[in-house]
Amino acid sequence: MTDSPESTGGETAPDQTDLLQSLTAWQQAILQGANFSIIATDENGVIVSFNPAAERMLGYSADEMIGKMTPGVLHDPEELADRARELSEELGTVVAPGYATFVTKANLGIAEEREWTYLRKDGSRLPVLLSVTALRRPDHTILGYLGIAVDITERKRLEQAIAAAQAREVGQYEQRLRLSNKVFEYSSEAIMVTDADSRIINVNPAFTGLTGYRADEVIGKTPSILSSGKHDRNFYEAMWQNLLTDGQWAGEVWDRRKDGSIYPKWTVINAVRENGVTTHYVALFSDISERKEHEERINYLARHDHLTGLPNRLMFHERMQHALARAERNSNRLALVFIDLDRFKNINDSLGHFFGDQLLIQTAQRLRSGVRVSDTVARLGGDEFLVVLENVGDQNRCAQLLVHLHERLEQPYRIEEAVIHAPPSIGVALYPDDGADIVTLMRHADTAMYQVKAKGRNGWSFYAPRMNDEVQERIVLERDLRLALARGEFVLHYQPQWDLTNDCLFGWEALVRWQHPQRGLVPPDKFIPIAEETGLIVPLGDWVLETACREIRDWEQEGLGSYRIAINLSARQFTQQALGERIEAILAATGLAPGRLELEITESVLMEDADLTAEILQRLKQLGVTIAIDDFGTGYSSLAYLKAFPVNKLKIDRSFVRDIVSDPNDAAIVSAIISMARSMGLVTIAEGVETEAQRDFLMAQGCQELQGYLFGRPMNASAVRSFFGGQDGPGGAVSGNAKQMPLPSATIQ
Ligand SMILES: Nc1nc2c(ncn2[C@@H]2O[C@H](COP(=O)(O)O[C@H]3[C@@H](O)[C@H](n4cnc5c(=O)[nH]c(N)nc54)O[C@@H]3COP(=O)(O)O)[C@@H](O)[C@H]2O)c(=O)[nH]1
Repeated sequence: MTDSPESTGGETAPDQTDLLQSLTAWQQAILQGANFSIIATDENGVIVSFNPAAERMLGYSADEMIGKMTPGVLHDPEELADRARELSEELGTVVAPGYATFVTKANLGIAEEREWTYLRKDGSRLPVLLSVTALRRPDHTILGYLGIAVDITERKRLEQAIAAAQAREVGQYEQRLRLSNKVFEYSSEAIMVTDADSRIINVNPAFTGLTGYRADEVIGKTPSILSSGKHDRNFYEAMWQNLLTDGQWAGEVWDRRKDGSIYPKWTVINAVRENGVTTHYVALFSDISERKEHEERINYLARHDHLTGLPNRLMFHERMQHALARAERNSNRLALVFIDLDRFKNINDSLGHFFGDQLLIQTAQRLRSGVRVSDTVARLGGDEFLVVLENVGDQNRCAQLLVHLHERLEQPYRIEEAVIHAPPSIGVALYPDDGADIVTLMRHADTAMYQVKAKGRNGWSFYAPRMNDEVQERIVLERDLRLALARGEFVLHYQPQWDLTNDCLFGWEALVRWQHPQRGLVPPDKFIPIAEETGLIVPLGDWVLETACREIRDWEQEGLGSYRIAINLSARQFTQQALGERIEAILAATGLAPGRLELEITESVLMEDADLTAEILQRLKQLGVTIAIDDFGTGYSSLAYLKAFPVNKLKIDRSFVRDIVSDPNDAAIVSAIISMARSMGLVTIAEGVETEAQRDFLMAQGCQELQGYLFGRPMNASAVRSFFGGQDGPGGAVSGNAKQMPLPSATIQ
């Protein structure tokens, strides 16, 4: 620092005195007010001035510092030594660590501002930016030095923070890089990197695992080395179009491995762009063969019936839609064929699901091999099949196809050792004749199929519009029938049975009727077939058995006489394994002696499931229940069957009785039945006897029992009671003894 004017002494002109005073005042102001440290030394480095900012920054007072050598007090000797070495190298001359280190450059007139570390009084370090200026006399000799230092603590802190952040970022970047390399190396997905010209520049080990190509075999080549040839030019053009516009493409690609095998892969390609320019492409891909197999399997299962392998409802709809579109386009006719197997439920219930399944499988095979490959055969579920016959020509040609299809399905099935009959009911609707859409055609084919069933099953029929009403009627009846039992709408009527040998009333046949709330009394012919088809016959049959046994028992207890009750059992009831037990339980519950119960079954029951039927009949025989074969003569009339089963009675069908006196054929049939039964030790009963002539003929042939309007029409239980009681009450007209019942002249009307 320069000395003050007072200390310099000497004479000064008045105007110069003012100037000097003014300068001194400025200097003082600067020294006092500066926010940076100003330390002035003499030419030897002894501090001569130490401004307030220096005091604040360094913790020393001016009094403490003035007179001291600066480096010794304020500087770190190590820093001085380092700087001296640097300066020596820079200037090519030895600079001693000490005061010279600060002033050498100033002495040379080089202005320099550099960082130093001041040592504070409390020992802490203060980074500063220090510039040292030499103060010279007019003759240029050195008067002293002025050191101006700015506190750069904050700047250093910021610099350090920035450096630390940069270091952190670099660290993170390096870490990411290491991680990326690891991902590349260990990824299970194959990765292929190409340059902007699609030359492969790197691939990972998973790539080698998947394609069979080592890195050195593909680097420098284009990805076309992998191509399978399965995709056309358009495919790759679309891929590139996407890559160029969106910078990305994802999709399924079929490629070829080094060993030549072809496989599907899922591929994602990303363009790597820097400043909008594509520098690389990165493709990731994985083998999706397994996934595709799963997808195909799921797709197959969703569209096929698992038992028969035929298309299911979903696939049928798809195929039908296409078939209809083709038929429309080509203006030709299409047949939708609806097939239902008669007796499938019976077979399934009685023989078990294995047989049911085998039956469906064989039906599917017959259908498949009975139509053209281009036709569709589908299974809707249960025993319902659909066939779509395309381009069937006219109705006659179509009819031929259906006859052929029906014949195939009508043949008995051989399952294990069993021979099973499950003929089909087939309904057909034609496009465009019967409808133009799937729903209408399905409905009409279904209607036609129902019509076949209503007409006795096992056949086929085209749809005719009027069928709809009949089918609708049947649907309504079926709905009502399901509710009838719970609503107590069934009643039993009883028809007398006459013993010719003893000339007396010996029993009654129970005949069910349905007291419909709107339709009135519905005869069994109208609802028994529906009840059989729907399975309702089982609970209904139980109800008939229980009611008839109880009523006949009640009559006995009321003193009206002890009669046998004949009850009809349908074939469907015989498919129940526990039928014997149930009848036994009903007899026990109602208290009716088993010998008073007669069950009427048709021949078809014996034919259907011989083993099960024999087992049930044997059990019933042991109980003491008797068995009559109903409608005899209308079916197989097989002697072999009659011998094999514990049958007691043959009931001659009324169709033979009707013209027995006028038609020699009927007369011959009836006498043959009677004599055959006699030779086998079986009783015969003739039904539908309406005239005395019929009665006399039958009596003359040796028929033992009769039933028919001649002896009485079916009547309800209260009519039976009034019949017994007559005007005189119970025991009056018949008085519990059938022998006393009046002969035909007293026929019950
Ligand atoms: N599974 C069951 N089937 C039953 C039951 N109840 C009746 N049915 C069967 O329904 C068919 C029709 O029976 P239905 O209308 O009652 O007719 C019976 C008689 O009314 C009729 N019959 C009797 N005598 C005469 C006559 O002189 N002339 C004439 N035209 N008809 C007459 O015959 C029917 C008796 O038939 P069947 O059983 O063969 O002896 C019928 O097949 C019944 O079996 C039932 O509860 N369960």
